[in-house]
Amino acid sequence: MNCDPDSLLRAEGLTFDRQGRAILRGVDLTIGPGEIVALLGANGAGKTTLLRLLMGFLKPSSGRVLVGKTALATLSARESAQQLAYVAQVHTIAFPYLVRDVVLLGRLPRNGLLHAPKDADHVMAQTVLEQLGISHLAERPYSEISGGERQLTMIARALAQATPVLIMDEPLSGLDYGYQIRLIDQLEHLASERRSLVMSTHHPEHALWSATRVILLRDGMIEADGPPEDVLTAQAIRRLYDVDVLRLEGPEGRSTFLPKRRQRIASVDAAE
Ligand SMILES: Nc1ncnc2c1ncn2[C@@H]1O[C@H](COP(=O)(O)OP(=O)(O)OP(=O)(O)O)[C@@H](O)[C@H]1O
Repeated sequence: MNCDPDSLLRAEGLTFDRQGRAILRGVDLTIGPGEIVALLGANGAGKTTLLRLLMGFLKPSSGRVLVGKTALATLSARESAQQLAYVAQVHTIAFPYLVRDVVLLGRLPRNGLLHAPKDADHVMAQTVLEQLGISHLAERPYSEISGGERQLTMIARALAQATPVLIMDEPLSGLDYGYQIRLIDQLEHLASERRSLVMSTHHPEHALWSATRVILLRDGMIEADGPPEDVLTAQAIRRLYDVDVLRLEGPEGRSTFLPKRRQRIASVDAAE
């Protein structure tokens, strides 16, 4: 088997079946250091399933995941949590921990359950809270903050884990515009430190703004995998989401999408 020595995370022939239905089919991918990989696909395409397989939360029906050269399935929960951090799409914590304590939970895989956080852990928690612009929430109960603030808290917890690979399921959803852009800045900073980021998103613009690579998932299979400017064409968006868009090229080599105008509704036109 050829193994890319520079790969942090690798999926080989991942298949996942549920109730006799193929949800993922033969997914191969390799994530290298410093990559920001955006995963796009329609509702139900299999994005969350793929991310959960990459985390080892689900067991593939066939195929495997490698972390470096080690099969993920052979790592203990603590070992894998030292390599991979995850931000889920939905957040439920039963107890009213303070936000700072939730973030400190990210240090557990390094310290173990029986050890109180050290000074360095408190410094790390404070640093990530500041990086994400939520240090003002530190002493608030997690159960009493907003949905977007919870999302940022869970991202802070994952950052505090300081893993080489960060996997996030729609991390930008629910964040206001400012937090979205600041988070993208942070992700670019992490990638510049050769950490790898994989995130699903429903916004092709997020991928165009931040990703170094885009993977399109369709019916459980990878349809395209490559640089955003090559993969995210108007045709690809049409195929994926059944909508017509224009891709506008902006300054600094950046582009964005604009929906094409649809036929106006006849009754509206008639009323004018
Ligand atoms: N526990 C489950 N049992 C059976 N089928 C499931 C289960 N979880 C997900 N599925 C199915 O697997 C398919 C992929 O779901 P998944 O959540 O991975 O999609 P997704 O691309 O993340 O969707 P979304 O964008 O809506 O979050 C869907 O058809 C879904 O109905």
